[in-house]
Amino acid sequence: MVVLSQHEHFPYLRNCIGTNNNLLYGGIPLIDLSQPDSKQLIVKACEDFGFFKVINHGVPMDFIRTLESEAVKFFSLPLSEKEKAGPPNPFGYGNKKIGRHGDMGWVEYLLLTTNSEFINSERFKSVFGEDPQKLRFALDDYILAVKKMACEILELMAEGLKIQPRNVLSKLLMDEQSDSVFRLNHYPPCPEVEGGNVIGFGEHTDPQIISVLRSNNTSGLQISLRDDSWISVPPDQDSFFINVGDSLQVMTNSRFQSVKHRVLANGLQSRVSMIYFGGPPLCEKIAPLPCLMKGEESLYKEFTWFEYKKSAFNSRLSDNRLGHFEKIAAS
Ligand SMILES: C=C1C[C@]23C[C@@]1(O)CC[C@H]2[C@@]12CC[C@H](O)[C@@](C)(C(=O)O1)[C@H]2[C@@H]3C(=O)O
Ligand SMILES: O=C(O)CCC(=O)C(=O)O
Ligand SMILES: [Fe+2]
Repeated sequence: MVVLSQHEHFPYLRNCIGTNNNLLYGGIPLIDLSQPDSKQLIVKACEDFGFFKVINHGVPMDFIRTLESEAVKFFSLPLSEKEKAGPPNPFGYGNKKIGRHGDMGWVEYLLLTTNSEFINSERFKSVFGEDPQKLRFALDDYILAVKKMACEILELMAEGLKIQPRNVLSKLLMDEQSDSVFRLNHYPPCPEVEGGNVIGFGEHTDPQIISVLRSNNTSGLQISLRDDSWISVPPDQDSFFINVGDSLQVMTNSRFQSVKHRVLANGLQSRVSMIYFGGPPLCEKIAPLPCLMKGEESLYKEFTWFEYKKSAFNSRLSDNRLGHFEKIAAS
């Protein structure tokens, strides 16, 4: 278990970038998807933070509440029941171990593919015994609605970047072969928080194109700013938080940068989060979009999402996964 030093306890008390109250919510860019200026603001937030909060997102509250209550029911089952859906290889139920290379966190989780192959599998059904359909339907409704919102954001992003066609990014998530992932995380209250911060989910960037995160009202999520300081993201159970993933960093030739983030355990409250990771088809070439290049050279070697994913899943959580694919090796 990783314990942080005392001075990192309350980073949200530090002054952080920007003073424009229209744009920042607790130091985080806030985008109202119903406003006409949202496309420019999305681009600015991706350039400055690789992260932003979204309101007026159009995802029905009913879908959110139902999935959260099904997730809470699942995580309340005895460990022996939950373990029937594990170990995660990579999909399934996991407890404390993250990935295959020794990362540990104060977290239990369900990791699923979004193409319903796992959701329909015998292993998944066996866990939910009496009423497996309820969680299945809740997942289907939620994932479909969140994917639609992610696509809308990617289309606004394309408009803000003035690139055509407007679905140049969203079509990768819409593709039937899209390799997207869904994750439910549960961070139980951690008795050891007293002596220092305990890591719930260690620092990392998400490898995919875009991640759409929503949590209950328990704090814990932090993002790293460009100056390497950490700020706490004030939780908001009715909003979504968007992360730029490594693949979008490459597609914009580093104009956008994937955001480093982590979760600290809470001493008193449970945190439940649900994250949709929008990824491209496995065979997709991940490269800077030619329309964004304006004569620039690509900063990256050529690779497919399959190659990147393979390398990513062989790495430790905090590794710089893109370093290996940069033309000029990172120092
Ligand atoms: C340590 C690891 C867990 C992870 C695969 C990896 O080897 C490195 C990337 C990790 C990550 C972070 C974002 C998502 O939560 C995730 C599902 C992903 O696609 O990459 C996890 C992977 C995981 O938990 O298996
Ligand atoms: O649980 C959270 O709030 C974030 C978890 C996360 O970053 C991840 O699962 O990749
Ligand atoms: Fe993440």
